Amino acid sequence: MNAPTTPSADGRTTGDAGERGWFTRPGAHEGPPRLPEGAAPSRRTGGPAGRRPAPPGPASAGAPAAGPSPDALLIRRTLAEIEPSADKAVSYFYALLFLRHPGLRALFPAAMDTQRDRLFRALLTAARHVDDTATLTEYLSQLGRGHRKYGTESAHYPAVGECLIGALAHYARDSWNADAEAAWVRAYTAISQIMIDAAAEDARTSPAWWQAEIVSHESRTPDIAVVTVRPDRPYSFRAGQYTSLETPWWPRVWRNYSFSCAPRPDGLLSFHVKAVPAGWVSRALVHRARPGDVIRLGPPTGSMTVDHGSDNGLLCLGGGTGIAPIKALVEDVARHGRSRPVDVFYGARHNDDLYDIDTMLRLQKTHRWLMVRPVISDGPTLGLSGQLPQVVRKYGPWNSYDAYLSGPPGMIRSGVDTLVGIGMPADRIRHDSLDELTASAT
Ligand SMILES: NC(=O)C1=CN([C@@H]2O[C@H](COP(=O)(O)OP(=O)(O)OC[C@H]3O[C@@H](n4cnc5c(N)ncnc54)[C@H](O)[C@@H]3O)[C@@H](O)[C@H]2O)C=CC1
Repeated sequence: MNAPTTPSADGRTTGDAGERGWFTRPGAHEGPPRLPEGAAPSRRTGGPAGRRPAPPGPASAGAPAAGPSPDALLIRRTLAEIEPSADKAVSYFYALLFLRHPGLRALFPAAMDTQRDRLFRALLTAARHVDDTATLTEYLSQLGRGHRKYGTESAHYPAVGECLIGALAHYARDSWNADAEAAWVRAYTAISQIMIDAAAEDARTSPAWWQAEIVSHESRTPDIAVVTVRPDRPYSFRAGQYTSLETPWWPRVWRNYSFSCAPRPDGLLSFHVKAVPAGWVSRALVHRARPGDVIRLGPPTGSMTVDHGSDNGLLCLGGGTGIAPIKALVEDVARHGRSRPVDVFYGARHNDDLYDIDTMLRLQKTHRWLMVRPVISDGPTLGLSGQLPQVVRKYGPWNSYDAYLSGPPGMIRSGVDTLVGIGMPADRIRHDSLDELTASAT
């Protein structure tokens, strides 16, 4: 921990990082988490708003309105240089980490494919927002809380930082110098401290993970199952959020799933899982899991939640299993007891893929404020046909609605473009992080 200069990957010393030791601030808490993995917050398209005080380091040093800070410029230069060889830089980073700190290997899954990408994305996201205190803090706090389930400890952060610097120095040779290194050290120090603090604060009130017994497993199609679990301790979440879960068959491999129900009085939680090719977790959950099996849940996360202080209608686009959190939002509105229009466009490729249409139509029958429209994109149908965003454009007007988009990343992207194109303010469009959705596809 106290290494005022650290050898970089190629044997050079990495300059003057200060006498305090690398990537630690005096007074830093000892607390849980592990290494960055990537859990960008659900977001409004217009950009999330943070609520915590300014973090140390470059984020507070820069004045966003005045353009990028000197540290941000140096960091961006490094990122631009390593981008073409990002895969190699990440492999190199892990090789360094496991060589220098073999004890950390046990915290990672046996196969590192997705983990590699997620770490890199998380660091890029953090570095990209180095001048944006609010976004950085919100993003990293969530990341720090989410890392408790891996058994991460604050002592692991310096090791990660040292190897990150080693990999950057090796792959950004043209832009790497003492100034760039000092900028990265400041940024990483701020990044890790926010994560450590958030994890320590979270540990005061929440477990690092929950065990949950599968109490029902319902096959809806040959590759889609609705899995219902009972957590071992009270699990508090909001409709529209998601969590990460780990199965007993793939230890340390965590995947994100949205809750398909609003909080229930009996405490049960449900997920819609589609088995995708080469999807270890999804295939295990659909084809192998049975009642009585026990999985682990991480904390709830995401902000695709209903603002109950607003009278706006809800325009919901749910594509494929993306209908899961939309169903939760409908239940949430119903429980709140206030009538506000909810228009759901439920997209699928073929009629047979509308695996939850009966539930949605039942809800429509019960609630006069709810309109459910199935939309088929690739096959014959007696109802609406086409891509979800194009169909939604034909309805409306949507000027007194907030939009909620859930489904494949491509659908979310084109949905956002369409809605912004027809004049919906970006800050009224909500969806989960596209990075997380892409990383969690298996
Ligand atoms: N919170 C969220 O956003 C959630 C997202 N998902 C994601 O939803 C996806 C569901 O997969 P499947 O059921 O196989 O969906 P799918 O590939 O069968 O597509 C579902 C619907 O989305 C439309 N769509 C797909 N790509 C599109 C594009 N580029 N532009 C416009 N429309 C497009 C299809 O036409 C269809 O109507 C997965 O990627 C999963 O990760 C699932 C649950 C929650």
